[in-house]
Amino acid sequence: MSESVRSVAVAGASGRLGSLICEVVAEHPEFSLAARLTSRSAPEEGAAADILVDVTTPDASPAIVERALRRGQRVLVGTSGWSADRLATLERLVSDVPGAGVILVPNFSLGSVLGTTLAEIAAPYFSSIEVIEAHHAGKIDSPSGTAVRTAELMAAAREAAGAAPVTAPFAEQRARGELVGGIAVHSLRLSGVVAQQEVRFGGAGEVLTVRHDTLSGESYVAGIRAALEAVRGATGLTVGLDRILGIGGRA
Ligand SMILES: NC(=O)C1=CN([C@@H]2O[C@H](COP(=O)(O)OP(=O)(O)OC[C@H]3O[C@@H](n4cnc5c(N)ncnc54)[C@H](OP(=O)(O)O)[C@@H]3O)[C@@H](O)[C@H]2O)C=CC1
Ligand SMILES: O=C(O)C1=N[C@H](C(=O)O)C[C@H](O)C1
Repeated sequence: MSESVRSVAVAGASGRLGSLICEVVAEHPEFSLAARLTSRSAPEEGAAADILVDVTTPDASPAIVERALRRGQRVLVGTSGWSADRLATLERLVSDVPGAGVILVPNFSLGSVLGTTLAEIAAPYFSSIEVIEAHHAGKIDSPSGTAVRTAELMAAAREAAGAAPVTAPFAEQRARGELVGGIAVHSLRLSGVVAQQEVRFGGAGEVLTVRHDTLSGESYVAGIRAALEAVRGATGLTVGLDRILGIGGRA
């Protein structure tokens, strides 16, 4: 085996996304699949791999990521649930561990990442914004990680532009969604759906909709490859496929 081939352990390998990542790793000439980890794996399994990929659950992910970083592995995270608060904790951990490198990708699909970037651009210009996301019935978390990231980026874009927050709190009205960064997010879980997101912007006499549909796991493959290639030399914390691909001038 060539010296430049990096070994990869995948946590969540028995899952929908994890099994796809195992296929991508196995087919990539510069990576080898060292371990397929599940909820039954012992903590030390996969410790010898150069890279740990975490695609498990929002509850399990933080401890898996911390353990891998502390033992010197590069880490690629695709698991949802990494809100701004959790990212702040991860950032502190990364700065505590010399040479640590972690890339967190809320969505590996190019179209989804472009949709989020377009929503971020539009956010300061409309007085009302709501997010509607739909996923397959097997998804255990809500709102989706992509919706949380999109809402947080839109809220930050509004703040940076000096635009007022979009929505007054409506804690008593549960049908109005969950507020993320002051923006209402509505989650649907439906058999037959893979993943969809719509961001609806309301302004004076007009509505703009930014919509993305994931039709199959094929949409994640190019992003997974790009993230694996980037994580080999990663240092610090990088969030988003947009940073890896330089979308919107961000790298
Ligand atoms: N970034 C992206 O583009 C995408 C992200 N996702 C996210 O990836 C995550 C996984 O999604 P999906 O593959 O659909 O989920 P699945 O339920 O299909 O798979 C979950 C995997 O995690 C493992 N697991 C569960 N609990 C633990 C634990 N405590 N320790 C270690 N492993 C554990 C399961 O193992 P076992 O079989 O033993 O239960 C299984 O392998 C979710 O957070 C989802 O939102 C999904 C698709 C795209
Ligand atoms: O669970 C899923 O399927 C997905 N999860 C991610 C999320 O929570 O945003 C990414 C994608 O939407 C698919």
